[in-house]
Amino acid sequence: MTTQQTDAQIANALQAVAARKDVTDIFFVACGGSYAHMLPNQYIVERESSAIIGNALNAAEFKARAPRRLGKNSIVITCSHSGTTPETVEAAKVARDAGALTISLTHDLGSPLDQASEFTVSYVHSPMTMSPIHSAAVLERLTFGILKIREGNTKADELDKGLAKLPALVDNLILDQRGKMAEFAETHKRETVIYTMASGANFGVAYAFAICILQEMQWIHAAAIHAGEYFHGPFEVTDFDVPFIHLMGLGPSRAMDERALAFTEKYSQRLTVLDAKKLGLATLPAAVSEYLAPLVFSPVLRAYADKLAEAKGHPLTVRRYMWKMEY
Ligand SMILES: N[C@@H]1[C@@H](O)[C@H](O)[C@@H](COP(=O)(O)O)O[C@@H]1O
Repeated sequence: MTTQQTDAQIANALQAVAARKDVTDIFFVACGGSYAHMLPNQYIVERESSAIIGNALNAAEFKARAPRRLGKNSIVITCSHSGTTPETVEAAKVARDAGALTISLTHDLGSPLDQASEFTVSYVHSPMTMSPIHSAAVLERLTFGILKIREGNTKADELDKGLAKLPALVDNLILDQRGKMAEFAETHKRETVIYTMASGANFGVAYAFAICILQEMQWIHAAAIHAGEYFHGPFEVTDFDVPFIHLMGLGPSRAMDERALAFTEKYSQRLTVLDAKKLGLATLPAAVSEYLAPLVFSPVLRAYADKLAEAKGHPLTVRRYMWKMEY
């Protein structure tokens, strides 16, 4: 996939957004890791838009829930890396039948999801890097593109400036953190449970790491805890030997991240902290830096996962049930 192709596909989809009479809702619909990428976009719409409602939903939930607001004033953005996840393909069909504008992201042009959607954007897949044509970045470009067209939001240009800086920033961070990653891998390779914690734009990354990396790819018990929710139940499991991975964001929800970290620092000796403020994200355009944080955390954490898999002798590609059994 070339930058020109992805850029042209985004421009085509946005032209169709401009041609719609009204846009009142954006539904972000997918499963698993692709769904996790949607969550920062719901957050962006809620932070930035006064008139459009953004809602990120698992694809089966989207179909089951049959949102009353779904219709010709809706944009439904789906994402499926394979383009074959049945729930996501079905969701695109449901959305299109309802008259919504359907835009899909997939790595596989020609896949069932591509065929089910009016507009498709393809992207590069390289989980330990980041660029403007990675899926998570494409989603934010679409989101800010829609907000620009429909509401005159001006942050799309800031986003592009920030995205241009991410490839080098992420590459350097992964190099810089090599020692920390090796230490994390050694000290966590026999863990039976690891919790992730985040809030705001970063909750999706914490969720993806828990369900896709720890549970799916490493068979380690895990849960993503929202930092604001931590004190409303989850903190009771905290102990000196319970590991947490904290993602410290840049937005207004950072105060929640700090409150949770202050507590775990007292009672757990097994903390891994990735702090956007200390990872050079303050050099990104201030108007969008909080939204770019997940795009940095995601590849950096993937590099942590890579080292963990190596130390455990459990490749990230091994599955027991997924793609092997009926489900
Ligand atoms: N770990 C994988 C994810 O990476 C993937 O996103 C999801 C859905 O697959 P797809 O994106 O192909 O629809 O399945 C699993 O959760």
